[in-house]
Amino acid sequence: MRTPIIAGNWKMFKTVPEATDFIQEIKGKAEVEGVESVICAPFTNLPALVEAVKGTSIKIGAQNLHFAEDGAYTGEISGRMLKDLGVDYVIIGHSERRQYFAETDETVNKKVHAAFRNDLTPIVCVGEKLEEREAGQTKEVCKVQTEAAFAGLAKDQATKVVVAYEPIWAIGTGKSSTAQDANEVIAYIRTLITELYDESTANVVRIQYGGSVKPENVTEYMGQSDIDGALVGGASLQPASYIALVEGAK
Ligand SMILES: O=C(CO)COP(=O)(O)O
Repeated sequence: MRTPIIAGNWKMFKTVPEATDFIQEIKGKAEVEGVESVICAPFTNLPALVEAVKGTSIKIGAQNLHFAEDGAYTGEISGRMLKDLGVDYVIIGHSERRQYFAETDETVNKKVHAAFRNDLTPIVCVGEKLEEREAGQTKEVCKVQTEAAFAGLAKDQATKVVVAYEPIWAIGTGKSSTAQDANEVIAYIRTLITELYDESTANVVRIQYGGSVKPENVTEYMGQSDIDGALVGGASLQPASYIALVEGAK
């Protein structure tokens, strides 16, 4: 019912030749029927990547956008600019942006609206810090972040949002959340969406897990009732590993 979605978040890695070589390697392989495959790359790679994936089922995403359409915002990139390039997805509110670039629940929400204004699909990241998990605050943190992200969205927009639950302590650490724990939080996020909208909306929203996902553990996550894919950093950087992730999501 929900199409699984594997998204590679390349973060600040790869030059243009490295990025286009990667696509040549995964073409026809990281294309599995019934699985959506998305590469979220640095801004500089996007025009070349959009060109490189033409004729394939692979989609391209950005890792951030500004919430205005244009304006005096030195160094920023707007949704209008991304749409013009042919980008389909955009990651919003990644914990690295919240931590290092002062992203707040309020700017996340503004960016989600900017994505929809420009017909881009937002991948909205939520997730708790280690100290919050240890203090038993995981669900509360996810509730605040999820409700803020969805604020003001109409039902038809809400159905298109992809949520990525990424516990911060599991990112790049090799310490992944167990599939059962991740599923419990993700099922909880789905109940929040039911409360905000209704069950039929919540049933179609795709919710990914992210945090040290690799080819060796992706199938276990995908086997859970509420996990609809993965947002993957490190293991998305090598073609063979990325192909294995997409195959593992079948
Ligand atoms: O931050 C992540 C994806 O957005 C997860 O990163 P890793 O897969 O490297 O842990």
